[in-house]
Amino acid sequence: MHPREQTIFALSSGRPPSAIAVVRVSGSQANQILAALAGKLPAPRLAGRRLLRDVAGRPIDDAVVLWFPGPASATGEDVAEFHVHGGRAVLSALLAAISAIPNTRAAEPGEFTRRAFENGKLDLTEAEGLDDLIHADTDRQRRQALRQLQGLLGNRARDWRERIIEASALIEAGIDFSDEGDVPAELMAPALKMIRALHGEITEVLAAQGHAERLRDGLVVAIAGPPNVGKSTLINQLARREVAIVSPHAGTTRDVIEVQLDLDGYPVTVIDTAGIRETDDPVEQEGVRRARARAADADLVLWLTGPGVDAEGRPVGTAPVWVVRNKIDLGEGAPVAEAAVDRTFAISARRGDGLAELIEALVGFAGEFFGTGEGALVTRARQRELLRQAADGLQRGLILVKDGEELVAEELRAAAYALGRLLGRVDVEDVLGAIFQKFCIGK
Ligand SMILES: Nc1nc2c(c(=O)[nH]1)N(C=O)[C@@H](CNc1ccc(C(=O)N[C@@H](CCC(=O)O)C(=O)O)cc1)CN2
Ligand SMILES: Nc1nc2c(ncn2[C@@H]2O[C@H](COP(=O)(O)OP(=O)(O)OP(=O)(O)O)[C@@H](O)[C@H]2O)c(=O)[nH]1
Ligand SMILES: [Mg+2]
Repeated sequence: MHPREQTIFALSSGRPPSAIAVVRVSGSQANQILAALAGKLPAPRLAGRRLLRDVAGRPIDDAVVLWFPGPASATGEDVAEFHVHGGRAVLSALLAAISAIPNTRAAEPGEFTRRAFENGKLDLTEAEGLDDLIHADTDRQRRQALRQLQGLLGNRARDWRERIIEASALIEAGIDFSDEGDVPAELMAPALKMIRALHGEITEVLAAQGHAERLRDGLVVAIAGPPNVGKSTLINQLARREVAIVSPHAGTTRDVIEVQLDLDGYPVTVIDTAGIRETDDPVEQEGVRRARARAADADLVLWLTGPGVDAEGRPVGTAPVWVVRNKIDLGEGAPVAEAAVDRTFAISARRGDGLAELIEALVGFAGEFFGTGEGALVTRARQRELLRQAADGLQRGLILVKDGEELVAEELRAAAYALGRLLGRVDVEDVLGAIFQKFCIGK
């Protein structure tokens, strides 16, 4: 039997041991597997409690099972689910019993989703939303992913694609019916009106996205500055745990230390770096090199200073730099040179003074960086590039009107093709394979 026709199974819940584990089975053998292990099938989509037994009749576990006959299932195929106790031995006995049935095999990463996609349950943007939802760590990531899973981008793209095809049909009809190849104005005018409207709608969606794509990875904030000013103390405060070593010796931190924070639903990676100074120690030199490199790549730099330390030496790059004067509990530090500094703060990382204001400002920065989010439909470079191709095709179509309707029709075909790829309708096997492989096993 071809691998595509085999029945697939996987542990769809987290790593064992867990209280309950869910094993999903999808394919033509699902019915037989469920009957072999659980006996009588429960009514479709209703939970049933069964003692599961292996082929030799030995008990495996006291379980809850579900039966979703296709095509009204998550994958569109027959689906069976085993909700068992999530111990390693239970799972290995269950998976062994399932794989003993012919024409079954362990699912590859993303293969359930792939089958749902092949069976028209999801388009490619919805599948991408599903993958993002599984990986969402913060509330805003979750909301963005859910919008995509629900088809907000996919539905728009389907509508655009249909309207492009309608506009092409008008033009092609005109080309076919006219002797000279001159499309009559009563066909051409409405077609051009549609193209202009479509171009406007697609460019509007592209413009509204801001950094929404970055919501998947998060914003990177680098804490940098001279040695001993309290950078590691600050990251520990932000993380609310001792992620970095703090000591009164200058040159304590050498490696880059990262923590993932959830700031009001925004994903933010904060990095602590080695104090930047001239040094003869080769290990510290490497730390300083890494500190400079990471600060240069960050979306925002918090440049820490302390009493008697001025804000000189801070990076001048593309990212905004906030000067954070630390250790205010020891008295006023050197006045900050205001020029070329985006914002300044005064804190005591040790005592906590000023941290609430700093965090509030970070949330505000994240909000501006990602945009309000609720309007953004595009979450990946793949989607953005294909929408851009569609918009460019429409625009070229409008420009080429004077050079002949054939050329316009050609550009419309390219635009519709780009949207088809966005939805996953026209892609070749390896493109789809590359996308689904990155998904989780059991999804
Ligand atoms: N136990 C369990 N929980 C789960 C899932 C699952 O597969 N199993 N899901 C897995 O993704 C998610 C829920 N998504 C689902 C999506 C579609 C269908 C489904 O049966 N769809 C049919 C019937 C639709 C209906 O009646 O509403 C269909 O689309 O035809 C089920 C779950 C999250 N929770
Ligand atoms: N009084 C006071 N001391 C602080 C404050 N923040 C940090 N310190 C102290 O300053 C010293 C250096 O702190 P660290 O957090 O290790 O400084 P760092 O900038 O990470 O230093 P390097 O890793 O060496 O670059 C430690 O003794 C901290 O306890 C503060 O707000 N007030
Ligand atoms: Mg440090």
